[in-house]
Amino acid sequence: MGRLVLNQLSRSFKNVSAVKNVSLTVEDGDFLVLLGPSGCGKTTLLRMIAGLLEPTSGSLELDGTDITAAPSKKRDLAMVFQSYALYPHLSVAKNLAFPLHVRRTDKQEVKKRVEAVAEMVEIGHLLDRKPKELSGGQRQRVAVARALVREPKAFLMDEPLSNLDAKLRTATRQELAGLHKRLGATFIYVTHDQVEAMTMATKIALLNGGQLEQLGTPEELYDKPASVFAAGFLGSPATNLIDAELSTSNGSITVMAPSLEAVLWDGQTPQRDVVLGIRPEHLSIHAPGSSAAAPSSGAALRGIVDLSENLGSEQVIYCRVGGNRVAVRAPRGMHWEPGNAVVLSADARNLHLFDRVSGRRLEWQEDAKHASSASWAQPAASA
Ligand SMILES: Nc1ncnc2c1ncn2[C@@H]1O[C@H](COP(=O)(O)OP(=O)(O)OP(=O)(O)O)[C@@H](O)[C@H]1O
Repeated sequence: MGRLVLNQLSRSFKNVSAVKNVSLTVEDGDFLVLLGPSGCGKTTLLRMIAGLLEPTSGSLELDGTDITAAPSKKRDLAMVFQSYALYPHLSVAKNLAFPLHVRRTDKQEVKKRVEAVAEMVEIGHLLDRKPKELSGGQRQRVAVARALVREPKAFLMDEPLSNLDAKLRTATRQELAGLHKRLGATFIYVTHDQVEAMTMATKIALLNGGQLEQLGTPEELYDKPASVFAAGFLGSPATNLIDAELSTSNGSITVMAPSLEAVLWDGQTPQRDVVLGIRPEHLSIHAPGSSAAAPSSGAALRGIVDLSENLGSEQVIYCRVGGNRVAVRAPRGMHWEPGNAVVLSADARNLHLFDRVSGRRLEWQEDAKHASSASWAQPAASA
C-alpha cells in the first residue's frame, strides 16, 4: 500500500513562502508528477514528503498514519536523487545491498533481493563495477534499483532524468513508465518537463508560485486547463491567450477581440472580460474568402503571416492578429509567406475561456429545465 494524503502543507524559508497550503491525495499505485516552472516549490514539497524538510504548517498521512513528525528513515519511502547519490567506493552490488544491511536483513535474503532487482532493471552484468565505471544512464538505473530493493510504500524521484542526453531520456522515461506498471507501486516524481509529465503520469499536480494550480490526469490538464497559467504551461508551442470580451449577440454567446470573432452557442450571458485560449494545433489556416475560412460557429481570426518555422514533420506559422501574435501548427506542404493575409479558424469546442481577473477557467453551466439559470462557473484547482 502507498496512499499519501497532504493536508494544507506549507513551508517558508525566512521571508520566502516556497509551498503554500497544498492539499492533495496520492492514491496507491498512482504515478503523481509534481510539475511546474523553476522555483515553484516542487523539490520543497517532495522533501517534506520524504521527511528531509519539516513543514511550517500542515500534515501528512501515509496509509492512514500521521507521519508529519516521523523521521525520514521511519517513513518507508525511497528517494531517488537527481545526483543519484551512489557511494563511489562501493561496487554496484554493495550499493544495492546497503539499505538492506542498514536494516540488518539476512545475508541470503540480501543476495536474493539484489539479484532480483538487478535483473528487473537490467544491470545484472554491472554488479561488480564501481559507479565511476558506469555511464549516466547506468548510474540512474542503479539509483532506481537501490530504491527498489527496499520495497518501500512509495518511490520519490527528483528530476532523475535531467543528467541524461535527449535520446537516453526518452528510453529511460519509457523504462520508468514500464517499471511503474509492472510494480503497481506509488511514484511521486518531480520535473519541469511537460513531456515527461504527460507521458508518465497517471496524475499531474501543477504548481505555480508554491500553490497547487491544478490536479488531474494528463488528459484533464490538456483538455480542460483550470487557469490561464495551466493553459500557457502545457503544450508546445504554448496555448494562444488573447484578451477578449464575452457578450451576447443575435441570440448567441460570442467572444470578440480586435480581428477576432467567435460564436459559441445559442444563449445569453452578461458581458464579461475574459482571456480566450486556443491551442496552436486546434487552429487551421486559410486564404481569406475561401469557404473554409467562414465557419458558422467557432472562432475566426483575421491575421497577417509574420514568420514560419519548419519543425521537420510540420511547421508552426506565427501570425499577427490585432495586437496579438498567434501560433498555428500546420502541415509542411502549405506555403505561406510573411505579409500574406490569412484567416485562422477553430471549432467552438476547442476554445477555452478564463476570467480576466482571477485567471480561472470558466465553464458554461446549463440547467436543461431552467435555461434562465445558465451561468458561468469557475471550477476549483483539484479535479
Ligand atoms: N533552503 C532554502 N533557503 C531559502 N530559500 C529556499 C531554500 N530552498 C528553496 N528555497 C526557495 O523556495 C522556492 C522553491 O524552491 P524549490 O527548490 O522547491 O523549487 P523547484 O520548483 O523545485 O525549482 P527547480 O525546478 O529550479 O528545482 C524558491 O524560491 C527557492 O529559492
